[in-house]
Amino acid sequence: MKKVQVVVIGAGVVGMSTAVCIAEALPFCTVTVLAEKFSPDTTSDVAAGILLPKEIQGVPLERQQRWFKGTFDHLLAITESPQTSEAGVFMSSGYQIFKEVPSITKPYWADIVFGFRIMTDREMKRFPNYKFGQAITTLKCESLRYLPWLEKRLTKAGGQMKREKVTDLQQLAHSYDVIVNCSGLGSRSLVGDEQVYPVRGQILKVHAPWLKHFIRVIDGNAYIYPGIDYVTLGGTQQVNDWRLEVDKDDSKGIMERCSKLVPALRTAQVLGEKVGLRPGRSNLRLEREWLQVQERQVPLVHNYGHGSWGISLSWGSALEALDLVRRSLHEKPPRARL
Ligand SMILES: Cc1cc2nc3c(=O)[nH]c(=O)nc-3n(C[C@H](O)[C@H](O)[C@H](O)COP(=O)(O)OP(=O)(O)OC[C@H]3O[C@@H](n4cnc5c(N)ncnc54)[C@H](O)[C@@H]3O)c2cc1C
Ligand SMILES: O=C([O-])CC(=O)C(=O)O
Repeated sequence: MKKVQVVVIGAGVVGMSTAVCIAEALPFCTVTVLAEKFSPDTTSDVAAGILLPKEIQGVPLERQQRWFKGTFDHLLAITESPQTSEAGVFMSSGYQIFKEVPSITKPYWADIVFGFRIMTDREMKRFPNYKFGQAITTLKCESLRYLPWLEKRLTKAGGQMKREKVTDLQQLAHSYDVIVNCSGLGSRSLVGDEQVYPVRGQILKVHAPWLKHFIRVIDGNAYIYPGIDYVTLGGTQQVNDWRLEVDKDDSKGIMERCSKLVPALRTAQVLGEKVGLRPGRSNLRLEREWLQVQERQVPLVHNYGHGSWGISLSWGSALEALDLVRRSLHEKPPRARL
């Protein structure tokens, strides 16, 4: 029987997760990932990879909980398998601290991570400029290992990858039965979505193997995430800034802010500096539309716009995209517009 041809555009964490979900769940499909860039050159490769989302306004909390829990449970299972080191996924504990007590002290994800609690007064003494804090045990997923691991998993499920910049979805629809758009910031030009914009982020990679506990300031302008090969220091969030080159003043600012939290970082050796453009959007786009291609109607599923939390929501949103693909194969398209 002829297989259903599915194309996924994008090989960041969202595209690779979506491709693997489809290839493994729907064996009657052949999945092809088309992307201009693969790991280690995507935005996802720059991410620290901590699982710690922020509430997205306008999206029902149960839906956000599903995306986060789907991701957490999937990655947790990896940490319990022999694959954990190759996949770059591990448990990570730390603090999120606030200058003022927030109006919501228990976020929607508090019961999904492990051991969520409010920090004690004794713990807060370490941070005299902060009034409130949360102690969290969550997961960290490092894309530089995780994406190549997903690529292998996709190949094992019969999928394939090709380097190609897609500019015309109509043209693509001649060769595929289903199109899944996971092009992140690329959606701005690919589907003309002006609601997607770059949020530039710069990080430092430093040698500080003695540091084991993460610290994040709630505004995201200072964070310290211990990882497998280095500690990630961040961050910046520069809206509508397309610069991909490293800004030395940003690096200086990051080091200053982080070493206020952990003074010993001041002398840590800097191993690298990286910049990524987050796919900013007021809420992420996860929906299906039908593309009219001559007399055919081709399902087009969108899964992009994850902003600062693409790793945290990757597998859960991929599962919802899979569901949209599955339903598209069973539903009749609306009447063709001839
Ligand atoms: C400094 C920094 C730190 C971060 N830290 C975290 C963190 O700790 N936790 C967390 O959850 N998130 C974090 N993020 C956010 C996370 O990196 C993003 O949300 C995530 O990478 C988005 O994934 P994506 O797959 O949608 O996009 P990308 O990784 O940008 O992938 C997009 C893909 O689409 C391809 N593409 C685009 N247009 C086209 C086209 N026309 N044709 C073909 N291919 C195309 C690209 O080549 C690429 O393969 C961080 C981001 C930054 C910048
Ligand atoms: O804010 C953080 O802790 C890390 C992150 O997601 C980002 O920089 O986008």
